Amino acid sequence: MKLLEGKTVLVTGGSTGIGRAAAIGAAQHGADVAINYVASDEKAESCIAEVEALGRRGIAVKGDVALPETATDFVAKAVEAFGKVDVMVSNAGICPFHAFLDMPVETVDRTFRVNLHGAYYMVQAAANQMVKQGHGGVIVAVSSISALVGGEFQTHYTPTKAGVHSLMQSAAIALGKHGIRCNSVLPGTILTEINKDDLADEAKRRYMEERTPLGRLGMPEDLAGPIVFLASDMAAYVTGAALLVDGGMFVNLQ
Ligand SMILES: NC(=O)C1=CN([C@@H]2O[C@H](COP(=O)(O)OP(=O)(O)OC[C@H]3O[C@@H](n4cnc5c(N)ncnc54)[C@H](O)[C@@H]3O)[C@@H](O)[C@H]2O)C=CC1
Ligand SMILES: C[C@H](O)[C@@H]1OC(=O)[C@H](O)[C@@H]1O
Repeated sequence: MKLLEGKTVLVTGGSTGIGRAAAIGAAQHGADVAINYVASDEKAESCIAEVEALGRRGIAVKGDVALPETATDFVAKAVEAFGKVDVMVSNAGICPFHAFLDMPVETVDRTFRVNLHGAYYMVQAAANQMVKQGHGGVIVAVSSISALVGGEFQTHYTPTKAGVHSLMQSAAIALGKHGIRCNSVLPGTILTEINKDDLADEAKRRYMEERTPLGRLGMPEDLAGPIVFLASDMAAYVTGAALLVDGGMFVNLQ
């Protein structure tokens, strides 16, 4: 069964990792897909080629989500290409691991600007388009298990993920009257570029695996199903919710 037939799905940070898996997952479920990306043109093009190989339309729009104009430009280009926006997956993020006491102010500012300001601008731009269209819509934000727990080298990062989770709660209230649902997914530890260096530490990686009741770390594709589900009518009465996708890591205290 295709859950997103005829829908237009936008994904930020869509050329790699979880965003890419979400973009491909949406296309597998019948959606046309627009991805935002900031780095490699080649990776963005290969993602769109995968979308097109599934028989769907795709576009890639370059831009830094930390800038408000990137959000309005992304939404405008998606509307130009596909006529509407049904789903926004706000996913782009960074996590430059660093100790707390000597955290550079630039690292704090950049992490907040990309992860939290970027999500805010994207959600707001998509919501304005959805309200204009008048037939509702869905926003799924990629928060994190880090919205609920801390990290010694993530003191600048975990507050942004708690912020994204909170943004979805408030947006769910602000946008419910327009038929727009807002939810977050909270991934655990997923093997992507963002944590490649951190998990190169064998002992840390083994610890994270052993903390996970399902016995393995996550893959980007593990997020595709939960994101597609929340974006679909299967979740028609779900808003303001947060879905942990962590192999059970969070509940495994002792
Ligand atoms: N990998 C993990 O264990 C977890 C990841 N997350 C979140 O998942 C999201 C996706 O990350 P991953 O797929 O893991 O890593 P990733 O590094 O593959 O993906 C992040 C994407 O965001 C893009 N991006 C970074 N800065 C950007 C900017 N200024 N403008 C536009 N795009 C930008 C990157 O180019 C990249 O494509 C992030 O928000 C991250 O915080 C949440 C929980 C766990
Ligand atoms: C990047 C980290 O490995 C990852 O990011 C998160 O949000 C998770 O909590 C992990 O720490």
